[in-house]
Amino acid sequence: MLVFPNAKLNLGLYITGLRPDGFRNLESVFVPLPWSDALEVLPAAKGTETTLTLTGLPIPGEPATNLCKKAYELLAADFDLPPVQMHLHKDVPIGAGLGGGSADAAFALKALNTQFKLGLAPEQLESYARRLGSDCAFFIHNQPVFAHSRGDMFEELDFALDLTGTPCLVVYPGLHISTAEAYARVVPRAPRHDLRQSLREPMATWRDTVSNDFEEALTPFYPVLGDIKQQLYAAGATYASLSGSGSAVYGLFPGFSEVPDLTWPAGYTVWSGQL
Ligand SMILES: C[C@@](CO)(OP(=O)(O)O)[C@H](O)COP(=O)(O)OP(=O)(O)OC[C@H]1O[C@@H](n2ccc(N)nc2=O)[C@H](O)[C@@H]1O
Ligand SMILES: Nc1ncnc2c1ncn2[C@@H]1O[C@H](COP(=O)(O)OP(=O)(O)O)[C@@H](O)[C@H]1O
Repeated sequence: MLVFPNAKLNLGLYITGLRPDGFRNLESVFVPLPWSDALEVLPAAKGTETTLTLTGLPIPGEPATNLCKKAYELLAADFDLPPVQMHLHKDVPIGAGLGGGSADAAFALKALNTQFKLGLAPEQLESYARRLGSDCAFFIHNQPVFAHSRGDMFEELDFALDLTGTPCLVVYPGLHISTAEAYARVVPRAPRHDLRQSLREPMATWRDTVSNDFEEALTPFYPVLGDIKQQLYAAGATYASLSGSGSAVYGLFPGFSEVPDLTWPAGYTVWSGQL
């Protein structure tokens, strides 16, 4: 079975409090981004071990600690799963605020559920995904949604947020900011705006009413984040922001027939397409 784990963008992100479990409560709207890895899951010979082979971008850590392997082990603890051969081709930058690893884990759960007819409902898959990471569960349903708590509980949007077809440019400057470091730099506070109320308004208003708390906290330490954002606005973006804990910065270009062709420094990875 071959699946294509897509990434995500955060539309607004407010870190609102510290939880007893040491995690933070947050509010954000997660939106799928069609920048994808490729994951193949094939049955392996009886009596063999489950294996994971990797191509594409190098992933820190041993294959045994990869989130795809952890997803298999999670289900194998509850179901009599045969061994499988998994192959992951990595194209989404790692630790970029795009949820790449989390998506791989969630798509591994969905692929195994289908391949071996486990009969798990989406809610059950979301429960397994929550055990693999805070933004894994989003990728089970994989539709725009309001996320809260650890970023792993969802409320359907009660308004039309139709970004389908919107030209989008994602710029990753090759700067790895660990999620833990990013969270440590943000002081939780009440959101300055009601995110869902802001997103009901025209996109042209979002520049002043939809923000990412990580961006405000990290930009003084990593000025390149602000430089990229300004370049996207100068190129005509209606809205631009850091995604998640970064360091990927995205721009939305509604009304453009295609994304402007800009030049970026060596070492940057750029994705352009339509949401
Ligand atoms: C920041 C966000 C926002 O969408 O996305 P990315 O920027 O990673 O894409 C997510 O919260 C990332 O989720 P994920 O990458 O799964 O984080 P986890 O592995 O669960 O946690 C990594 C570390 O981040 C911190 N953490 C994460 C989530 C949360 N709600 N509060 C936290 O304090 C904790 O220190 C935790 O040990
Ligand atoms: N399949 C995977 N793809 C990417 N990162 C993975 C994977 N499995 C484990 N990881 C680990 O997860 C972390 C990055 O997770 P990722 O979701 O890509 O970050 P972000 O959500 O910031 O984009 C890295 O520390 C990486 O070593």
